This record gives sequence, C-alpha cells and structure tokens, in this order.
Amino acid sequence: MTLPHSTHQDDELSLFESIANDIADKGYSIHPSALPDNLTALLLQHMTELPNEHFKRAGIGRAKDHNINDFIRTDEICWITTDSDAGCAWIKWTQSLQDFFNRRLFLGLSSFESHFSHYAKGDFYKTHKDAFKGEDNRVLSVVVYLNQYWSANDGGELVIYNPQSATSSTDNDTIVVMPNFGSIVVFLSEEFPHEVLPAKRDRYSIAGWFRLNNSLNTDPRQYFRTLG
Ligand SMILES: O=C(O)CCC(=O)C(=O)O
Ligand SMILES: [Fe+2]
Repeated sequence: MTLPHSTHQDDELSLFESIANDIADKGYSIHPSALPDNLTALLLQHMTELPNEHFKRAGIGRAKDHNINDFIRTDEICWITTDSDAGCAWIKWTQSLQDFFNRRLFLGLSSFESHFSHYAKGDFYKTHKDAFKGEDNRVLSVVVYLNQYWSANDGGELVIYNPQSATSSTDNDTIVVMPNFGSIVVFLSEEFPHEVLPAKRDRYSIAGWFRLNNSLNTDPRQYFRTLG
C-alpha cells in the first residue's frame, strides 16, 4: 500500500496550526528550519544582493520619537515591499499566516509590516519589547533567520525572557534561539522582552509585526489567557 504524500499545503497547514496552538498556550512559538527552503533561499539571495544604500541604521521608537541609539541597537534594516519576487513571496506567506491566525484565534489582525535586518560583526540589539500596552497596535512579532551554517561560536542568538521576571541570562525561563536558516520565531509583541546578542559574523534575518486596526475598539487579545 502506498501512503499519500504530504503536500506543500499540508505542511504549511500543520506548521500554522502548531504556531497558533503555541501562541494560545504560552504566547510564543519556535520552529527550527520551518520556513520552506525555496522561500528562505530566495529571501537570502535577494537580501544579500540588495545594494548597501538600501539599508539604513535602525532606530528605536516610532514617528516623532524615532531615533538612532548606538547603545540599544546597531543593526541596519531595509523595509520589505512587493517590488521584488522575494518580497512578494514573503508577503504572500505572511498573508496566509495572518489569515490562519484570524480564522483560528479570531485575532482580527489587519496588517503586516516587516524589514530585512543585517547585523554586521559586533552588532546587537539590547533587551526591548516590540510593543507597549496601550501605545502600539503591534500584536504578534515574527522573526525568521536566513543564515546557513551558523555555529554556536558565531554569537547573535535571540534571547527571549520570561514576561514576569527581570532580565537575567541565568534565568531558567530564558529561551535562546540560534539564528539558523529557515527558523521561525513568533511571540506576543507586548509580552516578551528579548535581545539579540552581539553577532560575530554577518547575521541576516527578517523581523515583522502583525498589527490590529486602530479603529477597532474591541481588542481581541482580551480573550487570551493573561501572561503577565
Ligand atoms: O533578529 C532577531 O532575532 C530579533 C530582532 C528584533 O528583536 C527586532 O527587530 O525587534
Ligand atoms: Fe524585537
């Protein structure tokens, strides 16, 4: 008897299901080498071929409070648009994930924004949250990594801290993620302080955020178990 092959759609659905379950249970989800290989490779190729002048020093804060701060983060970013095949393929994938979250968790996510990040040797991003209660409409953070052959000596780990505890690298609840090719991390933007440790070689990633429409006066996150 031949078993039916699992299709690309089956794989995608079970990945999305697993991410959604994790988010509902514990507020974060980590999947090593889960982004489809062809998409990861396309994104890496596009990112490394982008001219240097497309990358700008990343800032912190939004709009009028936006500023560059060498003590907090030193990476360079380039916002992702549909101007390239790679950008289109990525935005299509994130749209499917957004639709899945909205169907499965009734999150009411209405938009997505994301940028490539390049951390050169020595670059870091100190502990921060991606959104602040009542101030921002970023709901879910998504990070994917594009680095082939990353080793434990290359640094650049993402460290995610327990929402309840003060930041300390000896904390038992601390999660350390290597920025390996195709790995996906998703977490509730307001809940988890996190940082990027200094990279010891070029580190390529995408950081993105699913947002809620500002005009909605009911925030569906109230239906989640409170994490903090
Ligand atoms: O690249 C990472 O591992 C995380 C980046 C990050 O936290 C951010 O850009 O807000
Ligand atoms: Fe972040």
